[in-house]
Amino acid sequence: MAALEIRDLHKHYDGFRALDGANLTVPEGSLYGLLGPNGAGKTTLMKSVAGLRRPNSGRIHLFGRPLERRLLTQVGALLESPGLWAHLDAVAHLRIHARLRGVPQRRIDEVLELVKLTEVRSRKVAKYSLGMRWRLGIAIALLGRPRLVVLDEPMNGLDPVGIRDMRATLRSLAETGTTVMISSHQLAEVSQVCDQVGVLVAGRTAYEGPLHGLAVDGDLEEGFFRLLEQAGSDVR
Ligand SMILES: Nc1ncnc2c1ncn2[C@@H]1O[C@H](COP(=O)(O)OP(=O)(O)OP(=O)(O)O)[C@@H](O)[C@H]1O
Repeated sequence: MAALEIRDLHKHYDGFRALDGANLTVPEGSLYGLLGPNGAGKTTLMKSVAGLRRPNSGRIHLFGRPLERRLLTQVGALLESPGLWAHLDAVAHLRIHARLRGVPQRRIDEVLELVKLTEVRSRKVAKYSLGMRWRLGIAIALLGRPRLVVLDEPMNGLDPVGIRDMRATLRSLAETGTTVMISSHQLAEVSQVCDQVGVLVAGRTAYEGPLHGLAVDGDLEEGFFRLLEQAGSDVR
């Protein structure tokens, strides 16, 4: 069964077609990369999956069922920089969110371990790197044991160590059976962690399938750029 199935999704902003018939199938248990240039509609698509945007038309199915409010507890999302308090540590953040959402406090240790923040759990967020802040945001999103996690540009602005740690976090999430979808405009960011990719250009799906299927003559980057050029000129 697919974790997420999107069919012919349209979202217009004042007549501008941010999503213009997007189609995606995210296999359950996959680490899925949503690629596309700036403005391709990646954030709009992820917000639609998280229930934060209402598409004009099309279908979103989550684990085989039409997406509705009741199912949103199965989606954990981090779509912009996490809202954190600088003077609080990670545990305090997680306690607050766990209480608000009726999640048992013992889950806090599990999510800290998943995002590799156990050692710094009592350090104030003011002293966290950007990558650690993002990982705390992911830990908060994981509290309710979502089956699908959607992360918008989780590597954005991270230094090489931050990128390495984020990759490790994404892999350990996938190892627990959670389906993970990340977006990026950089092929390099997804090519090291994602097994499946979808490429959006101007709100439409230009490619979907295994990462290696993007390659032209064995060259992934060349294939990706050719696809963007081809899909971009089709749109114009
Ligand atoms: N609330 C909004 N009102 C009007 N236009 C919007 C709104 N949100 C997004 N758009 C437009 O829709 C298009 C798609 O935006 P979106 O943020 O979904 O793309 P993206 O692929 O995530 O881009 P980026 O990589 O730059 O974040 C863009 O042209 C953007 O300007």
